[in-house]
Amino acid sequence: MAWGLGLLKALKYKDKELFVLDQRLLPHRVEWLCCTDATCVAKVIREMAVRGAPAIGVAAAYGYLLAAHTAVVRGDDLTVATLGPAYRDLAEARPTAVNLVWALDRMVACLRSAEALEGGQRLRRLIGEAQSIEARDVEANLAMSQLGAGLLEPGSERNWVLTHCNTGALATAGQGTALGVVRDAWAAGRLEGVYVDETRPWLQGSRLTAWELQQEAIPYRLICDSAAASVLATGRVGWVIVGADRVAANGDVANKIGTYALAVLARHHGVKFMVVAPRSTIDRDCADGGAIEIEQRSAFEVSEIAGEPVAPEGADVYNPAFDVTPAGLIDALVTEAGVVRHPNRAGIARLFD
Ligand SMILES: CSC[C@@H](O)[C@@H](O)C(=O)COP(=O)(O)O
Repeated sequence: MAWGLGLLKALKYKDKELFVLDQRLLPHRVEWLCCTDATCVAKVIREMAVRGAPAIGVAAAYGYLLAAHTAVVRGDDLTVATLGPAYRDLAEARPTAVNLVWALDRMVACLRSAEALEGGQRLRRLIGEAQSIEARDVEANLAMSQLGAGLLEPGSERNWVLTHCNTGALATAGQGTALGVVRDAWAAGRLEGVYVDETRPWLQGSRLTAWELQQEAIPYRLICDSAAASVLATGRVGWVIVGADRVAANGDVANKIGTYALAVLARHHGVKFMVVAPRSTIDRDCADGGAIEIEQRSAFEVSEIAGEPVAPEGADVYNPAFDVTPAGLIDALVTEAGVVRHPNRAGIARLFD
């Protein structure tokens, strides 16, 4: 299914400018930021004006391209070494989503392979590569959406799904990963509605996913995260469907904090658990979930809501942005290259054959 209204995009690149829809302000304010250099792109990734693993990968690729434009304006030679500081700045913006470094490494490989060409041609190669990273994500979203929707049984009494965080158009270059599956399942009549976790503390579920579903006229019910157990106990939910920020070589999955709890709950209630992620989210160099760096974010995300304190001043806060779901709790990993049932090392390796 094509992205319905054709309106929502997290990023737009045009003529040496990257426009970023500021997701910190949604859903009540729709404002675009404009970046003309890599420092700005690193900042908007770090501060989560743009977020979601595939979207920050695409943003980083365009950030690298902006660094190349800056180098050309300065009269610097366009080489991997010249762009090294921009690479590092972008790569360090957020540590958990591997798509960021994956996209940057593709840009570096592209530049390296063009070293024998003159400067203008190198730049054109980089433009093409950033555009191809974006286009590849759009295609991957469409393929995953179809494959994932196909796993939902038509006519099942358990025809609701539950999702966490935001995995839609705002988190990707296309129609989304887990939310893309939701869209295609809804279009195919395999779904009655979606329970949306609010996703504390940043509220990606209530602010972004509910907003996207509303625009697509897909029925949803917003729940606070702690309601998930009782929702799953009703027997209405067939699948929990989530995205991923990094999938280890053994199938362990890092995703938004609270995902692991949902996987445990799903297993307890006989609900199936689906992870939807493009191959750019799979880190084959990462042996298992224990090796994934988990981003720790500001205490204020927990101790305040919309700038208002909701905890005693000076409260000691632990705020990991992600957790790791062991592969053994996952029923299906959906990628653009196919579905891996009960993901394990061999199944994941086959996706790259
Ligand atoms: C297609 S998005 C998959 C994940 O990136 C998503 O579930 C998630 O955890 C996003 O976290 P965020 O901190 O909002 O960048």
